Amino acid sequence: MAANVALLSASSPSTSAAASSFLSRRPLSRGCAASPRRASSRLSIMAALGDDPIREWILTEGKAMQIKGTRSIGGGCINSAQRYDTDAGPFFVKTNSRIGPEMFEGEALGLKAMYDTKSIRVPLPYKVGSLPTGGSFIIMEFIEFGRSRGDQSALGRKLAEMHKAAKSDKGYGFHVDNTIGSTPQINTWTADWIEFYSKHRLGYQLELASRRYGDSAIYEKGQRLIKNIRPLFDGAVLEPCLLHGDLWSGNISSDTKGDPVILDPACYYGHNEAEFGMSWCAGFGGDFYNAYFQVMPKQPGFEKRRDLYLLYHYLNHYNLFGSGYRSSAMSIIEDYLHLLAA
Ligand SMILES: Nc1ncnc2c1ncn2[C@@H]1O[C@H](COP(=O)(O)OP(=O)(O)OP(=O)(O)O)[C@@H](O)[C@H]1O
Repeated sequence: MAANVALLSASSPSTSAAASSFLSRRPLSRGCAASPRRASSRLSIMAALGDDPIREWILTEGKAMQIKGTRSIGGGCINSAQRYDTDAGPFFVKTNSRIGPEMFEGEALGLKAMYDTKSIRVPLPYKVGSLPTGGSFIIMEFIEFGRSRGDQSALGRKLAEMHKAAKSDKGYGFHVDNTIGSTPQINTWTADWIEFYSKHRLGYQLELASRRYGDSAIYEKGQRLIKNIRPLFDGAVLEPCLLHGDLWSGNISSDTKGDPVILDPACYYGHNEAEFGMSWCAGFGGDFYNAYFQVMPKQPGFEKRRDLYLLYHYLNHYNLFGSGYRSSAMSIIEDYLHLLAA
């Protein structure tokens, strides 16, 4: 791991103004009354650190005097993850050697938005930047995970509290586009939820399938569904709630106190029920839903819309991982076409 860090050579990080303004900064902890000799040795240390923007941030704004060690953390598919142990506590760092900082800026904005709701625990993002080699990094609060899978009813309640706490006055969308897996996720602000979900979620994935696989059958049936989905929302109260956006078991954990923690979001403001779109690999049970609906009451037609929200993620899996997911997506589309007589 130390070798990895040494590879981060050359320039200092360039974080966009948008992301910088959202990320909280720890105050500088020292450096006020240093002697000239200490100051010059510090300057040479800082010059060397300019080659390594992660260490530079940890040793300045991160308030650490010393990095005691680093080690890799497995689990993610897209990025490499490391734990940095320092005298100021551990930091969690993800790096991507190919993609620029936009992906992590989106993640940081999402984490910060969820953090600010003071509902469910999420790691506080500290810093996003570019690596001199052309990749990027994100530094955030390190969370020590507990052993249990966590309390399902606490997860349901706190997730609902987050949905209830964070509403948007700009409509449906987010401050930036982000990614779902590695697929771009378009978050252009849109006043109408059905239009947003049709165009930027289902429509986007259908076009991708058509371009990637030449799959005109799923594209055409999917477009037919889009033109006919409005009745599925009859009686539902739609309002833009802050969603994690990619809530499956790999992004759900609990801390050492047993409190639920959610990670690695693809946040946007959307209809709260869309949060359950990954429920086919989230393991939500009765306790989860009962606790959720006590805070965010179930709306008329919930069951009718459930598969519609799964469809976005099945289509995304089809586009990411290939034909194994096509039949799940296609059968949802065909069932709806039948139900809607479309
Ligand atoms: N703040 C954190 N503190 C401690 N460990 C973390 C933190 N965030 C994530 N992890 C752990 O690090 C590993 C990788 O994180 P993550 O899933 O975010 O990586 P990723 O490559 O971006 O994910 P994916 O491939 O699933 O999109 C996971 O095992 C996760 O549990």
